[in-house]
Amino acid sequence: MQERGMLIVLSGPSGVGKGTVRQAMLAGNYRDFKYSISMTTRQMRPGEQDGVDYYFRTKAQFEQEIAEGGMLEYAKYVGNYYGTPLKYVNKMLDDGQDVLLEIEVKGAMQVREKCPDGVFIFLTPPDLIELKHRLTARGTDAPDVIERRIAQAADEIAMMENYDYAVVNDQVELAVRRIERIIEAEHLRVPRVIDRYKGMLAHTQAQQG
Ligand SMILES: Nc1nc2c(ncn2[C@@H]2O[C@H](COP(=O)(O)OP(=O)(O)O)[C@@H](O)[C@H]2O)c(=O)[nH]1
Ligand SMILES: Nc1ncnc2c1ncn2[C@@H]1O[C@H](COP(=O)(O)OP(=O)(O)O)[C@@H](O)[C@H]1O
Repeated sequence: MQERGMLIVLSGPSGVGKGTVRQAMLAGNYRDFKYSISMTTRQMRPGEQDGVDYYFRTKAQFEQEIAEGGMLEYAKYVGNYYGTPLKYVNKMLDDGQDVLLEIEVKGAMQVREKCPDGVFIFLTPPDLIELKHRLTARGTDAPDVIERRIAQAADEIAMMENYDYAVVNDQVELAVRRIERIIEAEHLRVPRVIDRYKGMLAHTQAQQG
């Protein structure tokens, strides 16, 4: 029996460095997970690709997906829909792969309800001034959008108490190492290990008739 993969949810305010940390993980030693590409109605930024960064969809298309039950979770963030297509996540977990979701806090709480055995990690900035600096330096958002994202950040940070782990992204390599340690430790949690043994035991008993 294939052991089910682990769902890893990474949240944190816009500009904290979620994408940067994920890419550093995928480029480094620890790449033993699948990244779930989200669906969104927001405009594509220069350099982004449909099907790589996001599935870029119209509002009508997104609402159709919701109506058809195709989303694991979804939320509105600064005027746009964002959500996780259910099919890919389920398939990867069934195949025994860990799956990383990079999603905002409202969506993460929906996932917590549906998948309580997921691992919920909140990435924090060293402080809000540094967060604004990162959002500005990234140069992808208009000043008014940056203001709305910063305003949202305080509310998001207040939601940290609903997560299992808080990781500060002071330096990318350090944040990566902290997250990798969390994932490794989570794999050794007794309930998960017991599930693995139960599978083995059932297999042995079946063989012995
Ligand atoms: N609930 C939910 N949030 C998402 C999803 N994908 C991305 N987000 C979040 O939506 C917010 C805005 O994303 P985006 O416009 O790409 O900005 P960026 O993350 O700062 O580059 C961020 O907090 C993302 O983590 C998703 O599938 N579901
Ligand atoms: N630890 C860090 N120190 C300094 N700058 C960082 C750090 N992590 C990310 N950045 C920068 O901050 C900006 C936002 O990072 P990004 O990964 O796009 O954030 P998010 O995906 O959370 O919105 C980018 O320009 C990125 O290069």
